[in-house]
Amino acid sequence: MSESIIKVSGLGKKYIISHEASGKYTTLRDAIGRNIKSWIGSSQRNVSREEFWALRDIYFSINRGDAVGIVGRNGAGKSTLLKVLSRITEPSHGKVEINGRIASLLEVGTGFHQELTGRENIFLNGAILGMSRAEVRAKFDEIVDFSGVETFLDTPVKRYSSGMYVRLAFAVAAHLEPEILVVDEVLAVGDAEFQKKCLGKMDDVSRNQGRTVLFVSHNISAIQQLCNKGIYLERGKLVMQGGIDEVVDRYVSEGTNNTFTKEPKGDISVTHAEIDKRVNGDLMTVTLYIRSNIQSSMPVSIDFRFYTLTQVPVGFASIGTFDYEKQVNLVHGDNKIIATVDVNTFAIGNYLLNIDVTRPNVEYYDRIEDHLSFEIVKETEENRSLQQSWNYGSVQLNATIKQVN
Ligand SMILES: Nc1ncnc2c1ncn2[C@@H]1O[C@H](COP(=O)(O)OP(=O)(O)OP(=O)(O)O)[C@@H](O)[C@H]1O
Repeated sequence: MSESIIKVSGLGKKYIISHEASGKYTTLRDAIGRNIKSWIGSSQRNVSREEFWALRDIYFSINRGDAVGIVGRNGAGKSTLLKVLSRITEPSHGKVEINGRIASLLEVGTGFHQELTGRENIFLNGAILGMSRAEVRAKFDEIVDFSGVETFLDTPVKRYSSGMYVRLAFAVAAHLEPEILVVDEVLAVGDAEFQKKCLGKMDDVSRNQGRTVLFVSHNISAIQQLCNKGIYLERGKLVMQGGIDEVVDRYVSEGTNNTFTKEPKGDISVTHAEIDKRVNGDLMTVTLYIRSNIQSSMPVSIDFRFYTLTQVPVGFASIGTFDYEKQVNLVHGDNKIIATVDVNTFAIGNYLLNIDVTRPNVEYYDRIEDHLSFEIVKETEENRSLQQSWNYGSVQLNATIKQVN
């Protein structure tokens, strides 16, 4: 039976935000006309304070050995949750029970002491995790190897570049055998190769060593690759906890719609896009408003990239990329374009559509990414009861049969 290693009940985290009230710049001369006393009072207390709940009424539990991805939009409370779990900040309400040693990698190198060298910080962190010097020594070479900062081991970490810092911090957190490893978005600091290495190590920690990993990232495919469970936060509330695929599906579909509008930016930009919400046939209509600030007319290609809700690429269609004759000639000012895409080969289900406006091999003008979604239904009288009840994959294949008895 799986055993709960983290249990959170009724958790709330409140911040007090200070606003500077208007009237801050009231001059003395203005004030003399009024009551001097109240002016002195207001100049001292012109800052109003407001309570803000970054997390509210959160309940969940995590089992030993789970790798949990925490998703949510900017400001949803993901980092705050990890800080509370790592005891960097106190909850304002509720209870957090943790039955294991926790190592956190939040905001680059939490737990590192600036004045100490890399070597000293490795031992310090080991001690914080309750390890003996001999235990840390046994892990030391592995940590140094992984981090690649060997030549700087005896330099205070305050002199490290941010890349070196995060390499060592990750190596320490992942190798010092915590029972729970908490990692917040820090991988964004390292280069692609290091990111891959970190993901591999986190996978090893959770899958092979059976330890628990909590991971916050905006990189959904990294989350899916690494995690088996998910937690979805929105504006400080828990929307859903469950298997990672279900959680990511819900998160992605709630952030998308069949229309998208944005401010024009750059030479050529899509200001509005609209696609069919449900496609019950072969053809989907895509309407685009494209603003061109280029004086002369400009031929562009429009590419449609289709993905599952979990960001697996499914298909590609293009106007103009493979055949320049078919490019769209944009005029200076606003252009309205209506395209039709044959989506007959898609299986029923929900999909994402990303749209690129480009001059192939020359320039990317604009891109609509992770905003548009639609549903393929293929509904008929007979099959209505089948809709949504199966997982049909992403591609509809045709089969023929010949009975030969
Ligand atoms: N020390 C603080 N004082 C006041 N408000 C804070 C503090 N820390 C965070 N907040 C607020 O709490 C909310 C949640 O922030 P948090 O950083 O946890 O979100 P997040 O989901 O990690 O966002 P992102 O994806 O942008 O990193 C935000 O509105 C943020 O402005």
